[in-house]
Amino acid sequence: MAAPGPEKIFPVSWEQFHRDARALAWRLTADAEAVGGFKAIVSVTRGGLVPAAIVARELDIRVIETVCVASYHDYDTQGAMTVLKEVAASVAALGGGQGRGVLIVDDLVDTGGTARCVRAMLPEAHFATVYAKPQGRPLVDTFVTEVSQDTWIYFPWDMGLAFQPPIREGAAG
Ligand SMILES: O=P(O)(O)OC[C@H]1O[C@H](OP(=O)(O)OP(=O)(O)O)[C@H](O)[C@@H]1O
Ligand SMILES: Nc1nc2[nH]cnc2c(=O)[nH]1
Ligand SMILES: [Mg+2]
Repeated sequence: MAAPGPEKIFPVSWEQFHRDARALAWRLTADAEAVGGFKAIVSVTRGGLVPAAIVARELDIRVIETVCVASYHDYDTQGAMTVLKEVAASVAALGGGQGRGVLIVDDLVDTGGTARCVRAMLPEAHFATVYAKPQGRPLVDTFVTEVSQDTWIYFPWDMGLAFQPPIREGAAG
């Protein structure tokens, strides 16, 4: 569960997200070689779709599957974990049915609830996220940037351009 009303925010632009997702792909190159190239990506929807596209392009992975999990029903309040769609049988059967050679991609790990749920489906898969918070970090094999547990990450697809009042006006209020 993410703490309601986290103290800090970490807004991420499209450029920064692209850079960080590419950095994730760089970090995954040795792991990819170790398994003779990842056979498939399983993207954890919806947040994992964007980094999965970037990593797939960089590592030349052509088989992209989704696992659809929902738990944050009220944007920052976590509820029960619901699996809306499982991994397709053809991908679940790869690597002896345990996920070896499969790369699972999500945008972030927070409490680790989502990662724990997806890992149970493919225990030997490699789990990668762009961002990680301390509580979920032990569940991830590779990530790029750690933020504190009381930080809420705002992704570029959740934001838009908006007027910013001058700093001095805010300070006067
Ligand atoms: O480690 P946890 O505490 O489980 O949180 C991490 C998950 O939360 C977010 O997904 P969310 O359930 O909000 O759905 P979305 O990807 O569709 O936005 C994020 O994309 C991760 O999948
Ligand atoms: N956008 C976003 N979704 C989350 N789900 C769990 N933690 C987070 C977070 O920090 N940001
Ligand atoms: Mg998600």
